[in-house]
Amino acid sequence: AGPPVWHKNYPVAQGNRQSPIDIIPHQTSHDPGLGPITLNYDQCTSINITNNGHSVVVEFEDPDDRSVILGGPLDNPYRLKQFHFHWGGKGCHGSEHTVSGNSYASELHLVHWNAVKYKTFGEAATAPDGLAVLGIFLELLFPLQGSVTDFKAFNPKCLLPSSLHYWTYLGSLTTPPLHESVIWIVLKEPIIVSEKQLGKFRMLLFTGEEEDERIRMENNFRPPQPLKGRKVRSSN
Ligand SMILES: NS(=O)(=O)c1ccc(B(O)O)cc1
Ligand SMILES: [Zn+2]
Repeated sequence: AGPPVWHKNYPVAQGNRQSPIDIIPHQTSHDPGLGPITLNYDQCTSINITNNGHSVVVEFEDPDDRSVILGGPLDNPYRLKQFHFHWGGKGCHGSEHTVSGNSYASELHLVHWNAVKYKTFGEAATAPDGLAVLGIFLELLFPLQGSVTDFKAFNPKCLLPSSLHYWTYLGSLTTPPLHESVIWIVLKEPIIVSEKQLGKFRMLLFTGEEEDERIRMENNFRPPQPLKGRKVRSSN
């Protein structure tokens, strides 16, 4: 079942660096020492796109540093492993992070791991500086009834907003196992998508074809978690 019962199997759900959070811009601390982030995705080689039962995930080959994020709060380059989305139900909001209590229609997560310090993604996923997830808000435009269109795998490079200004804080995975291993980098500027594109997500199902009742995949987002004294830093 959903977020309210996760703590029974994953006590870390009530830990001190859980994600997502509500970001309150005027309460973030501007850190002039925070440099820009750089995304080297030019040779991004996606392998597949999967409905893993709670999101749609595009996985990448990660045998070397061909697709990395570096700079900003990161001490090493972090290797792109997969990206996936969180979204809401009919028209309602579905982002995980919120900004002054406001949520967006959806949120894209580009998941990277620290291959300098750790041998595998699995090992990095349990280390406090193991993962770096880039969060990008998707804002809905023309929330009209969309028609069915085919869904092209996103190339992350073409999905980025014009500005790479960001907020950053130490957090966790937002789905079980909820490891507190993520350096979050959330871009301030959303990208704009159409209801058509977002509507495609809702065609995805939580259920497999072997199950008889078809449960629509929606509202696969965890609500904001307590800040517990953490600082959220802002790039310029
Ligand atoms: N939603 S998230 O980006 O925090 C995330 C990323 C990876 C995994 B995982 O590899 O289990 C779970 C959640
Ligand atoms: Zn996610």
